[in-house]
Amino acid sequence: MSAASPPASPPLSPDRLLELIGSARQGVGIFDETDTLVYANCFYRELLHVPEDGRPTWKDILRANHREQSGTRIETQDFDDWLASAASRRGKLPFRAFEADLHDGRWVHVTETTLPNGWMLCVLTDITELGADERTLRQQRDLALRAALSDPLTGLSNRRHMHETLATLHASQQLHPAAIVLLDIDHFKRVNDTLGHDQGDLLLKQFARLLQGEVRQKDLACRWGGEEFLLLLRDTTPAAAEPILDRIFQAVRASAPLPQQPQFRYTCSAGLAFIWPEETVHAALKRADEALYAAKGGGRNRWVTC
Ligand SMILES: Nc1nc2c(ncn2[C@@H]2O[C@H](COP(=O)(O)OP(=O)(O)OP(=O)(O)O)[C@@H](O)[C@H]2O)c(=O)[nH]1
Repeated sequence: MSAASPPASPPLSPDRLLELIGSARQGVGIFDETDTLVYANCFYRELLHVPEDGRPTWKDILRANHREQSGTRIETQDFDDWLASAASRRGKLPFRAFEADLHDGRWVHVTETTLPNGWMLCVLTDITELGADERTLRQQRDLALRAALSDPLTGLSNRRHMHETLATLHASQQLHPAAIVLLDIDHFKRVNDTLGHDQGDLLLKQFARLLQGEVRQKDLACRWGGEEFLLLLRDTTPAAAEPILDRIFQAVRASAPLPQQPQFRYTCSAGLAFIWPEETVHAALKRADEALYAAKGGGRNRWVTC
């Protein structure tokens, strides 16, 4: 008599999966493409002090943590600058990992897995007991990595971060369709010359903040150099890019970025190029540069597509 084969286990149901993740002693959070928390298990909510039925955005969570001195410890003189800088690095690559410390003394390892559609899985592992001796070293490494990818004045991503992101997305064939926009503040030199370098720096910071606020989570805004900024708008067709640029240009014209000079207004110019599947990123950047040049030559305060 042959032995009966063991009964096949039932397929994994979504309920069972949720039950397992819900019980995990790792924090699991899922964010949608607007960076709103759509699922968090108990441990995630405990670590980051997220109310049980709340659906905050990632920014809401960090704002509350900073305000209430709970959850993630954030050491900064200017929280809004810190948040804008952190947002400029979040969700840009398919995967990243870093460490964070919490107000209650715990230390967590954080991984972020991001799909091309912008949804993100965050997993927090409590590593308080692990390798405490090397913690400072690892924290310094994370800070150095962050600094290497950020522009020190504006906190926005820097040129290197943009190059790395473009190369990673290109290599994994996740770049198309995408638009790149090279923006340049008009007559910026006059601001330095007439109002002083400090006010020039402040204008750069305000422009960076405005750009960061106008792009989506999956896009990338960087300071390309001097008074030039580059946007990578992902999943963006020519028809979709125009309203985005309209919005940015209107926001720039409407803004009063220098509190000491309440009457001061400014404009910018931009070159827009779409990255075609058959061309190199370098070629698309060159077209954006040519388009910007044409926008300046055409009288500024406009954008040109090339
Ligand atoms: N305050 C400040 N100025 C900077 C910084 N980086 C570059 N600049 C200045 O930006 C100015 C750019 O001037 P130009 O390239 O002549 O351009 P522009 O005056 O904006 O004129 P158009 O681009 O032709 O409209 C130069 O004077 C640079 O010194 C910075 O970090 N801070």
